[in-house]
Amino acid sequence: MALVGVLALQGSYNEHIAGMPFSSLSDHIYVFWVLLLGVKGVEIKKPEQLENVASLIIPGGESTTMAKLAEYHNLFPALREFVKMGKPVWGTCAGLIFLADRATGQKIGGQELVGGLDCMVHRNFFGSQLQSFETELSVPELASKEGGPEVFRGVFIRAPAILEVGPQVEVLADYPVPANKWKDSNPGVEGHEENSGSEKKVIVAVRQGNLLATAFHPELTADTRWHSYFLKMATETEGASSSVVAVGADLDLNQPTKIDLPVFL
Ligand SMILES: NC(=O)CC[C@H](N)C(=O)O
Repeated sequence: MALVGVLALQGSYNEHIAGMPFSSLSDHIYVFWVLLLGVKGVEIKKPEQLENVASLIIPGGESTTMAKLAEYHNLFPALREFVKMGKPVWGTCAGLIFLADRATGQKIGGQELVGGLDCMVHRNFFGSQLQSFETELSVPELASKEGGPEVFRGVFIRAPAILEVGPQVEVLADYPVPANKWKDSNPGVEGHEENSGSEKKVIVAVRQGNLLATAFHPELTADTRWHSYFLKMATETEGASSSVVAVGADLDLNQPTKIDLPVFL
């Protein structure tokens, strides 16, 4: 059975594990998902646990804290190796920051990054918790692969945004922001695309080979298309059908999943 690791140091990893079975809290649907796609989510807390999974989700949370915990558990070398081996990794929000090659807006002293994704991310582009918001994003590529509507409900919580990407990076969703907001947070940075004098676009979802990154939180919605898009990346990759047994904290199907953030259905 293919195992999807979810980095479980801090943040919304429970929601991602729940996201495997349609973000549903209902265990029987989870069992259905496991039977249908042969996928299981397992928590990753130690470097050696990465050896047992075919792909990895790095969830949202607070990237500075997550980086400190990852450093404490000596996870960075193993995470970098995982990315380099071409195994699929999906970073959401703080996870996106982890995957970026370059970051701005970091706390004093900065933070260690896993890297691999050729982009510059602004850690708190949209502001504080109070500036969190939801919006409909245009997602033509996702809809063409996964079906469904051409829009996706983006839940942005203290969200980062991608300001610049390298040539290998495919933009899957972007979001217009007023040019004055852009200028305030990014003096000297040109930006992705200018569509009028008063608006610029920031990038909020990308793919670069085995890496997927979203600035918003698909695990907090009932729309599972990003999860199934990622699972397809995972099953396309050789070794995804590995039948190794997971170590460490495993998902107990008889336990209700602990959700500490609201799930928007
Ligand atoms: N929801 C999130 O993951 C927020 C990420 C946050 N901006 C950070 O720096 O880590």
